[in-house]
Amino acid sequence: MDPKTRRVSPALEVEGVSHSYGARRALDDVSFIVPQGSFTALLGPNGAGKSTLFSLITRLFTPRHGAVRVMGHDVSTRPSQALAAMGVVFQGRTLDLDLSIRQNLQYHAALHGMSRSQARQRAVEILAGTVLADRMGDKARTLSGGQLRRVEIVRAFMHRPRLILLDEPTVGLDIAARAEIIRTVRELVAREGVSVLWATHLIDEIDATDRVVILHHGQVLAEGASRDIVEAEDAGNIGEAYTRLTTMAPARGTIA
Ligand SMILES: Nc1ncnc2c1ncn2[C@@H]1O[C@H](COP(=O)(O)OP(=O)(O)OP(=O)(O)O)[C@@H](O)[C@H]1O
Repeated sequence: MDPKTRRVSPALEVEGVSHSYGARRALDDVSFIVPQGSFTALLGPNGAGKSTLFSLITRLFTPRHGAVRVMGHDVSTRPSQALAAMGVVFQGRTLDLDLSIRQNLQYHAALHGMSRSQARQRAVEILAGTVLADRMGDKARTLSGGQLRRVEIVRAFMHRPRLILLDEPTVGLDIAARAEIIRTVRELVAREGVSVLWATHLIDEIDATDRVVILHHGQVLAEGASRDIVEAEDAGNIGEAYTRLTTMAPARGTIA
């Protein structure tokens, strides 16, 4: 094939994915893409299926129906390549509180085959100019909730992934810490040119320039540029568009 006409793989491609817990259908034929270089918000209320989707993308669960591809690598048939290309920030805290920030970052880097000096260099590069740069030797348990989250985000970037997944990264943080997290991620994304899937139920975390996938009761109701969804729904903003799209569905969750 002529390389010029070869299709550029999306950073993430979810195709016809369904998942059930016993009789409970959590995801129903879900398809969407995260184009390379995009910041895509996965917007849905509690119980929409966001965490289930993350478990399938990261291979905690095996997709039985449908396919998930990361940078063109199928997570079922080419898991090493797919996993190497992604960085993940899960909803729950995953740092070892008894290790220093540096040790937490080095441990993760080692799992991805990076040497200690590579890890040290990379950590300095990512943390340059931030308050955390001076706290590399501090135990994780001495950090605030917002700072712990920022270390987890930095850790997800350590091995230079092309796709970053964040599952409701601002849950439990105050307004100032939330703003700081969003700023940190957007800055890193702009600097490193990575693609992002940001799961949230908070409308105010979405910019007009973001792409949005609206997930409701395990189904994708809309996908596209935020402003295109707003326009298609003849709405004033993405919150209004969300309400219009979900009005017909029985309410099982809430959106802020
Ligand atoms: N381990 C499980 N066993 C049974 N049902 C589950 C399990 N995990 C999730 N579910 C159900 O699957 C559906 C989707 O849940 P999921 O956690 O993926 O949604 P979510 O959008 O991430 O919500 P939240 O923001 O609350 O985490 C919900 O109805 C939930 O009750």
